[in-house]
Amino acid sequence: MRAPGGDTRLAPGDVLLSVEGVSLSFGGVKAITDVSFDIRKGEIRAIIGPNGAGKTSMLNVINGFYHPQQGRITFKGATRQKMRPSVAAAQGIARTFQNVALFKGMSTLDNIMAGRTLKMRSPFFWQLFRHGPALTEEIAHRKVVEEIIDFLEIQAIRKTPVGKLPYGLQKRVELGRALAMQPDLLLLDEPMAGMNLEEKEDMSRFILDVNNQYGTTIALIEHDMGVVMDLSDRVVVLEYGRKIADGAPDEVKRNKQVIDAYLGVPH
Ligand SMILES: Nc1ncnc2c1ncn2[C@@H]1O[C@H](COP(=O)(O)OP(=O)(O)OP(=O)(O)O)[C@@H](O)[C@H]1O
Repeated sequence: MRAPGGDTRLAPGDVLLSVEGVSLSFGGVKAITDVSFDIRKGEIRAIIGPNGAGKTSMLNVINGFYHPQQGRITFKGATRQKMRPSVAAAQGIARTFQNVALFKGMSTLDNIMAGRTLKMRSPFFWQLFRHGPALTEEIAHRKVVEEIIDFLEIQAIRKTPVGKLPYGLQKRVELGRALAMQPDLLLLDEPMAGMNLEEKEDMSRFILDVNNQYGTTIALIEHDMGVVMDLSDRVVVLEYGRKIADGAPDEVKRNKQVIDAYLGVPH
């Protein structure tokens, strides 16, 4: 399968993104306190922790949705404290959401095509009339989208409005839309939430395939420990907004602070 236009300057294992000393508060609520970790090119990195630990806030900092009061983010060698989500997306960071965020009345195909918008270069005027350069461009984008539809095995639902699909398939379409951006870093916020066992197995397989076949670096938040341990290369653990552990799944699983955090042992 065709590589998704990744950054060729970095080799697998190089630091793709680093989070340094990030702190984020909402009024008096400290969501993240002085957290540092990195994500290496080609890996599957899990971010775990009990409810309210700051995981979603961290994804929102990484994709520019929240601006931390302290700390900085370095992505592909460029450092920033603040960045708009649209700029983060244009630089190669795509994400999915805890609750599916698709255009429910639009078909699978159109939703995934919407993920290509960022890559469209011809003037809006031409796009409107699907004419001239916009037509040539649309054909090229369509090819990428069709490849993704084949890859995710959703040919049968390509014309179906996504609001009519079962939840597991909606999550798969959302993954497809993020892949259509051909990201260097894919952020998945609880990709298995609300799924039954079979749907979880399917989604796990697709996440592994995206990582193996496209070589896409993935950071995911997930509550299902079995899934986390099976899928991820490294795991960072947050509790009350602080990092309490970081390492290989086996290491993290045996960490006393992590066990206590999950059992709710007070500090
Ligand atoms: N927009 C916001 N305004 C105010 N407080 C917020 C906001 N977003 C998050 N918080 C608070 O920040 C803390 C961390 O929340 P966050 O959603 O990042 O945790 P989480 O680890 O993703 O939790 P969960 O597993 O329940 O999704 C919580 O105390 C939460 O109430």
